[in-house]
Amino acid sequence: MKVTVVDHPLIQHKLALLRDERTGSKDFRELMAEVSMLMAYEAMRDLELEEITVKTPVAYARAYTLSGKKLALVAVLRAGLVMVEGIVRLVPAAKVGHIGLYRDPESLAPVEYYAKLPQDIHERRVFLTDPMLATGGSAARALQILKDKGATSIKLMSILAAPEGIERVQREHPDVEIVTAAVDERLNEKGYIVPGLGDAGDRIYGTK
Ligand SMILES: O=P(O)(O)OC[C@H]1O[C@H](OP(=O)(O)OP(=O)(O)O)[C@H](O)[C@@H]1O
Ligand SMILES: O=c1cc[nH]c(=O)[nH]1
Ligand SMILES: [Mg+2]
Repeated sequence: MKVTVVDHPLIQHKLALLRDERTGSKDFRELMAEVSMLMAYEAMRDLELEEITVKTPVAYARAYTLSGKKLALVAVLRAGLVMVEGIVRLVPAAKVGHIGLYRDPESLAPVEYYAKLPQDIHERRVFLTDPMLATGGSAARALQILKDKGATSIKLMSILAAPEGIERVQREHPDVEIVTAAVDERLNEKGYIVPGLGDAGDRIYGTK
């Protein structure tokens, strides 16, 4: 499945601010929510519409509203939560799920500590948010959790992606489209994206 890089100038500008180590938690959170909202504009381009008629103050107008499968936004905790907070403003009727994962600092393998998903997740179009696609271990595990609950239509939204993470998700979940704002160079020896933006969760919550 394809990788869509949403490199709109507004996104690139905000991404530069996100990468900058001088950007503090408050601005970082707001920027991450804004970039996610802008990325959603592209990730949701193929949502189905139905034609309706509405009466304006002047005349009847042909108009279009969302139809088809309902939506679910699923955040990979912690950092994916801020992405959902941005996107849900665009699609307030979407249900929201949470998957708690952290990367073991030694093995870099994901450790699962929480999962709460909408019961009808199998009937919904799912947008999974994980801002950093590094080794791809967390995203691949979250995608498997969603599929084990019956989800069949999933897009992964990551603000930054490393080639290694893209390769892993494409290998393990070839049906899942990846939507990202940039594909960076590589991972360093600690599994961080280079040049990246550092530890997204720590920068959002000020935990380091
Ligand atoms: O592709 P991977 O190699 O799995 O790395 C990506 C994951 O790492 C970060 O989470 P982290 O483990 O730091 O947890 P946190 O969000 O709670 O800080 C990030 O938010 C991703 O979920
Ligand atoms: O660069 C990285 C890699 C994993 N998780 C992060 O938050 N940042
Ligand atoms: Mg972290």
